[in-house]
Amino acid sequence: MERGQACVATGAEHDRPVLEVEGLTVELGGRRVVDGVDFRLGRGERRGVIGESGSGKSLTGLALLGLLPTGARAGGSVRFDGEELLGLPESRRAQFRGASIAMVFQDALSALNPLVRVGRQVAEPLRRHRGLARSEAHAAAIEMLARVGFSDPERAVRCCPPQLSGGQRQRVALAMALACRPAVLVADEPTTALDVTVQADILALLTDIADGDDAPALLFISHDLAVVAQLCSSAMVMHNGTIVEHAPMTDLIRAPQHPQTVELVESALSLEAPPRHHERKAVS
Ligand SMILES: Nc1ncnc2c1ncn2[C@@H]1O[C@H](COP(=O)(O)OP(=O)(O)OP(=O)(O)O)[C@@H](O)[C@H]1O
Repeated sequence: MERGQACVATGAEHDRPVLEVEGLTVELGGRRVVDGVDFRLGRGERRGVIGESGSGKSLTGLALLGLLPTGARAGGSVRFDGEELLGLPESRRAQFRGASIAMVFQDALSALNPLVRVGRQVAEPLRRHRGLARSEAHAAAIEMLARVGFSDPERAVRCCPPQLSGGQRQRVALAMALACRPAVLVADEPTTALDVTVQADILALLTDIADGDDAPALLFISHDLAVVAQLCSSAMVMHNGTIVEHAPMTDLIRAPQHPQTVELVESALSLEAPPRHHERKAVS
């Protein structure tokens, strides 16, 4: 079910999708856990992917980057700028990862090497994909760390990930993901593991990045409709490995069509609503 795409895709740039996904499937342990996902993502577009736990959101994101767990098999088609990615040899696929499509995860620590200094990790994609010399990549890493909010990036480059807080590590992961200016950023629950105030900071940073010049198209995976609504102009709802609804954010919230969307909206609204009078505890 897809509504109001014209409202979401404005401007000529969006006429040429940067990412085209058709009939994407993922099979794992004899089960089809992603079952025929179709969507197109325009340049600079901000799209949410929401759905209950186990609906196939993460595996969809991982399939786009060729990062599926061992034993999983992807089928269908994923085209980046018109080039088919599924079935490419790993060496060619790796050229897209980080350079054209990047990803950040819920647990930033898992994406970072705990024993390698932050500066080297942020510089690594620039050296590999852009061929920058060590000193140039180091300078660019400092710039990226400033861009993601480190007030003292010269100090940050010398730290190893365990010396940083959870929010700082997520900023480093974002700096790494954005270092090569990818055209698509897949963010899989990037704020879920963080404290509420840090979540808000990272969301504000993502909004700032998405508002910037040359912003990557954003595929923002979350189980939290309220978070998606802050950042995205449209969202796709996943259920049992398929997209059951895709619409502009305002339509999804005002007039959800699929029972799964109705449930997500109702649960988001019930969390927002202030307690009713009779539910308030008496204070003596
Ligand atoms: N490594 C794995 N091995 C076996 N099954 C897996 C693996 N990863 C995911 N699955 C299964 O595939 C299905 C889809 O998982 P996926 O992680 O994509 O869901 P999700 O919507 O991202 O959920 P969550 O919000 O909990 O991360 C689920 O049934 C899950 O149990």
